[in-house]
Amino acid sequence: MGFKLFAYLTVPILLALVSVAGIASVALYRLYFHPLSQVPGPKLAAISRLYDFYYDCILGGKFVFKIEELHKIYGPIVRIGPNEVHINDPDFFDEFYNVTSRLDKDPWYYAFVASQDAGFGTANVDLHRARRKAMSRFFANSAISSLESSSREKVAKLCRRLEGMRKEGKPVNLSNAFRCLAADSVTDYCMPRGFNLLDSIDFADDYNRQARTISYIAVWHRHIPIIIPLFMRMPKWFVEMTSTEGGKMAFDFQADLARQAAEAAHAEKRSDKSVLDGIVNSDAIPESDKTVDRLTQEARTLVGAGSETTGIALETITFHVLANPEVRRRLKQELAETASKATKGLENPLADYATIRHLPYLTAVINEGLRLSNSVSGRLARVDRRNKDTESKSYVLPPGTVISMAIRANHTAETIYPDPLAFKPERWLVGPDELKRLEKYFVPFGRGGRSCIGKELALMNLYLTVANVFHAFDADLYHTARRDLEIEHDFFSPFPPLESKGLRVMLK
Ligand code: HEM
Repeated sequence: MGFKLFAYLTVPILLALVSVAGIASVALYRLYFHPLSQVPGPKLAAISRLYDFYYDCILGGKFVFKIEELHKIYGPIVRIGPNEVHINDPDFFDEFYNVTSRLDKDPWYYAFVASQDAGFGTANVDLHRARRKAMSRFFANSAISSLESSSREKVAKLCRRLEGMRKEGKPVNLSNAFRCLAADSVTDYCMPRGFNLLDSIDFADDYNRQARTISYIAVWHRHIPIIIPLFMRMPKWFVEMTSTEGGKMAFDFQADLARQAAEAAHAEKRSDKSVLDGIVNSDAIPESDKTVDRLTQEARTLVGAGSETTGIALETITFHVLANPEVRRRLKQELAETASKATKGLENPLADYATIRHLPYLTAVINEGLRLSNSVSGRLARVDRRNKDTESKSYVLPPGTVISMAIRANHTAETIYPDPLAFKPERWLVGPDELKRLEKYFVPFGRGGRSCIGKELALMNLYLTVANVFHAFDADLYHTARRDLEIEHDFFSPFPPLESKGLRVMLK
């Protein structure tokens, strides 16, 4: 009996001892024998991803701030994970994310989008190149120019709705309105049928708020990669029973993306109007890359990448212009002077992108807004898998090391942009040499082979919206402080404090 009990007890004890010994040896290896063991940083981060998990999942998108703190303690290079370093060095950004660099995206970090076969989520550099090529003609300058009238119509529609609300004397939530505009623009172009959110009564308030929950879930998915598939497979009746209106809308839109992807993949008569159709028609990728599942992933990431980002940039620009009377005055003056000049016989020169994209003050305002909004707040995690060390200046790192940097670090560097948190369009109104220096570090759309494919579309929407809204309306901030728009949580996109209601204004 005594012997049996002893034998019975030793199995779990032995297992526990073996596990503890295993974990201890991995920890010791990572701390003292790993090729990154000489890189400074917290010991816990070197041992385990649980460090990242604690800050991003438990505390809710706080790792970016912890990383900033770590740089203050350890210097420009910090080991933030067993196989990952984070670098804060604006000169290195330009060098590292260079177009000629052959970098993979880190598949672990980008798992949050649960779309590893979409252009955005594809890790491998060569596979990505082909997938990006399959849609790049839709985002080239020439293609975006042909989209101008459609963008103009959306901005005009937004202005008509704002005019109605101005007459009613009701506060307007511009955070929601701008996100609707951005989502309509992206979905109209990328898919056979758009979402048409600008027509929703309250500018899809509840739906827009879902972005926060979905993005937070996505961060958890990075650590526990079954979470998003489980959510996607929730039966509709369960969603109906448990979700808010916005949750149901988000669920329906996801189903609609899949339906439209299937239509594009199986269409008998091929159209070439939407990006999805264009991918199906492309010779850059094999037929095996034109499945419904891959097209759905492409649609999901395009909508995700294009809506929140543009919305954040527009709300940031608008807030700062309204909060700075002198900036508002100068911007309105430039717009009024432009509107009064008949350009190419156009009724409204402010609706002509070729005219407004060169306006100096408007451009300075948009640059400054993009610098401060940092619509992509997450780290840009890359791996150089070539069989040679990533070597540059003081950074000599073994192949396979994940190297990350943050756009925000460039944009808030005191040495480049003095008084970095202040909104000062004037800093962009400088001579060509100084402008070139500022632009070197200005990377709102990233840089290199993985930079934003939608940059030209985004810029056109920013110019047309800011010019037309500020020309047509004046406004006062309505119970909105800077804190209501500033990053408090990083879920790859920045999110303000939970209690924020976004940018609200009274139109005049
Ligand atoms: C102000 C608006 C926008 C900003 C600031 C922005 C910023 C960025 C940044 C920084 C990246 C690189 C992300 C990374 O390395 O992980 C990126 C990638 C991307 N963006 Fe944008 N974006 C904007 C609008 C758009 C729009 C309108 C679209 C689509 C219609 C779009 C589609 C994409 C896609 C597909 C990628 C992945 C590109 C690739 O890996 O080949 N973005 N964006």
